[in-house]
Amino acid sequence: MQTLHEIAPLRETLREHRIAGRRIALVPTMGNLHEGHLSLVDRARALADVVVATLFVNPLQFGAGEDFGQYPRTLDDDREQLATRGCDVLFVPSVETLYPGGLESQTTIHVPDISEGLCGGTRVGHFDGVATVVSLLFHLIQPDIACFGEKDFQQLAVIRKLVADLHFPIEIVGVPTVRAEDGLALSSRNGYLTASDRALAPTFHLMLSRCRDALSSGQSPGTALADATQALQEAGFRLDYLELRGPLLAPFDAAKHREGRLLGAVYLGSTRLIDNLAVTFRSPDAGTRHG
Ligand SMILES: Nc1ncnc2c1ncn2[C@@H]1O[C@H](COP(=O)(O)OP(=O)(O)OP(=O)(O)O)[C@@H](O)[C@H]1O
Ligand SMILES: CC(C)(CO)[C@@H](O)C(=O)[O-]
Ligand code: BAL
Repeated sequence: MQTLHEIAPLRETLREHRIAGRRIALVPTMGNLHEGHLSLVDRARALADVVVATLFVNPLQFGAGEDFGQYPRTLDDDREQLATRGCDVLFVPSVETLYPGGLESQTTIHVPDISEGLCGGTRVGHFDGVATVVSLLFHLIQPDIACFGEKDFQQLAVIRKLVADLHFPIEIVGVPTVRAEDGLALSSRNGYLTASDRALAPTFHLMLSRCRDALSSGQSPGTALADATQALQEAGFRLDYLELRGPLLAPFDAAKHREGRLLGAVYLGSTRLIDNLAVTFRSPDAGTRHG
């Protein structure tokens, strides 16, 4: 695996792969890798000839008072895991390399509507930072495909719209959430949890699963979400949001939608956890015999 820190050698390497007609897959990350990230690398490996991973803790997507300084940086360990999983090129730029003019005057990308609400409601400006760095990486690397996790479901939706609106010729692949055995979605930020909060954390997924089951078996969204909110608060979580959305994160419409997405964010101490589940609704005439 080649590890590159600068743009010129990255461009040169990718040019050679492109001339040789190889299909390039990109896996952008902020590092501190776990099986969730590695499942993206596996998917990229299966879909392309060359896998490029990036490791960059992007200051533009962290708000004031968020954990940019504290975010775990574990390059040696990450390199080893990526090489073992068959990554070909690892790009690890510095902040100065990606944003040479400084953060204040950086040209940014805003993806309207889909960036609002949910995580974008709490982390104001977060998705502008994500859309900006992902656009930069798309321009630099020009991959044929790029893999993103469904754990960050709104991020995936923002990137799909970004790619459609800006006509990037890139196929976006969403990869299902990888979980610990107890159900907790793997996340670098799980490492911030105290032992007692880590023991409580899977209850978040459990409550979301119960709410999903209640919704699919016909309970009204109002009641199911209110019950889950109460259960989460009683268990000791501070709720950021819990919402049911329709396809492509549109406002849920019970008359129209047979599929939805249940999305939540909670705090345990100062650690913020996110998760989401697909919801399938029984059709109104399910159980009715026809013909
Ligand atoms: N459990 C997971 N399953 C599948 N994909 C994941 C999982 N966790 C992260 N990813 C994906 O990996 C990519 C890089 O994510 P990132 O580096 O932010 O990891 P993270 O563990 O989610 O960190 P954070 O705690 O900052 O959210 C994103 O596309 C993200 O959706
Ligand atoms: C997509 C991403 C690498 C952009 O910094 C980041 O938001 C992440 O790790 O999900
Ligand atoms: N996992 C998405 C990146 C972030 O939380 O900043």
